[in-house]
Amino acid sequence: MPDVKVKLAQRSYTVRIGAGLLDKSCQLLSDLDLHGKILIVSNKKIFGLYGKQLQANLEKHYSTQVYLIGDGEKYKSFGVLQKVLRFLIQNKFERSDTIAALGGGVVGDLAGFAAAVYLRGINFVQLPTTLLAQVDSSVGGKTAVNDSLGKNLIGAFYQPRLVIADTKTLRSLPARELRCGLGEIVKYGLIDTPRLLTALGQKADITANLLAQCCADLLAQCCRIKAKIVSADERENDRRAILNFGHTIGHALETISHYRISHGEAVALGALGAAHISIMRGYLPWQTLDKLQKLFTKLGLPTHTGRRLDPDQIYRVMQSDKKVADSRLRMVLLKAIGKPIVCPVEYAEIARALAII
Ligand SMILES: NC(=O)c1ccc[n+]([C@@H]2O[C@H](COP(=O)([O-])OP(=O)(O)OC[C@H]3O[C@@H](n4cnc5c(N)ncnc54)[C@H](O)[C@@H]3O)[C@@H](O)[C@H]2O)c1
Ligand SMILES: O=C(O)C(=O)C[C@@H](O)[C@H](O)[C@H](O)COP(=O)(O)O
Ligand SMILES: [Zn+2]
Repeated sequence: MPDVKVKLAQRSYTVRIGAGLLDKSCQLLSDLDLHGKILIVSNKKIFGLYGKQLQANLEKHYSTQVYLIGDGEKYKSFGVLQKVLRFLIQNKFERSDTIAALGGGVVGDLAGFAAAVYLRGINFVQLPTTLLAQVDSSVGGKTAVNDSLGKNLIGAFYQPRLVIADTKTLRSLPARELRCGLGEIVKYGLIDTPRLLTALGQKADITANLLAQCCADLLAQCCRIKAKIVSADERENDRRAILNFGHTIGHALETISHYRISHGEAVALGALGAAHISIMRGYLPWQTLDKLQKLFTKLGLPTHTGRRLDPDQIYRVMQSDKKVADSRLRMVLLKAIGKPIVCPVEYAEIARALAII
């Protein structure tokens, strides 16, 4: 089983990846010496698929309760966070108890933030069930909720004690959600490991292939890249910002579309925008854009939003990006494929980039 270690001194933890791991959850948590109650946070759909299985396994050793949030990005909100926190208070959860997030990035980000602030921090375990969550959001400790003014504006760095990625859960994932995960995998290829792009490009049908064979190894490769970057710069003082490639434009697209453009799709579109700026600066050859567009089309990822984007509106939303420093907007660009840099960008560059997506 390809485990990945996130090295953060006393807060180090393991990402366990493999088929059927939900049925080993109880043992994995006991191995960490976790005692007390567990609150499983999920949504109705995911809990309907995997909740009873997880609960039955955990109940061998733990007492569990369940809190279900609505399905979708709009439920990653302050209002829902407050309801989860009230549930914890009313049910007398204590400091040594645990929150277990069963779901995609929405559930994981919100439940993780609840774990970070409830009693100033209780144990947190991630059980990611989307490709995107298994390769990205469950690892690294970014937790947050959205505001109508922008994505992830309220949150905390709070690491899980353990990540349990059961690859079997991906079998029920809709094709669109699988593709969203591919958006973040392409990101890893562009910022760190170009051979991932070659691998993705070579597979005839990546989604079928992913589920059939290469799954655990591919997931582990992505988690290793993320773990390496997070271990070097947990709180994004510097290097970690490269994980935000494609997100500066991407988050703005999610916000202005009221999340009709999903996170993985927005990251893909934002990656094209950032690649365009890199090309205009002479960092990358012109052919890169065409190559990327072809790869995205092959993977079923969008290359256009299908609407005319208003640069003023998007630029305004981008001003609340967390990489803004000294009131200057910064983006992750590519000096070459696999060589990201973080640098200030001008309005005119963004306007030109938006015209191609
Ligand atoms: N914290 C981080 O580092 C980080 C990284 C990347 C993304 N994110 C956040 O993650 C969120 C996106 O996550 P996501 O793409 O997982 O979306 P999501 O959590 O909304 O899940 C996508 C859809 O798949 C469904 N689903 C989940 N698991 C399923 C399964 N096994 N079978 C069938 N359906 C299933 C969900 O109910 C939902 O409808 C965004 O809010 C984004 O900001 C956070
Ligand atoms: O872990 C990180 O660091 C990332 O940037 C990973 C991103 O894929 C993720 O979407 C993250 O939530 C974006 O963070 P934000 O700081 O821009 O809100
Ligand atoms: Zn992301």
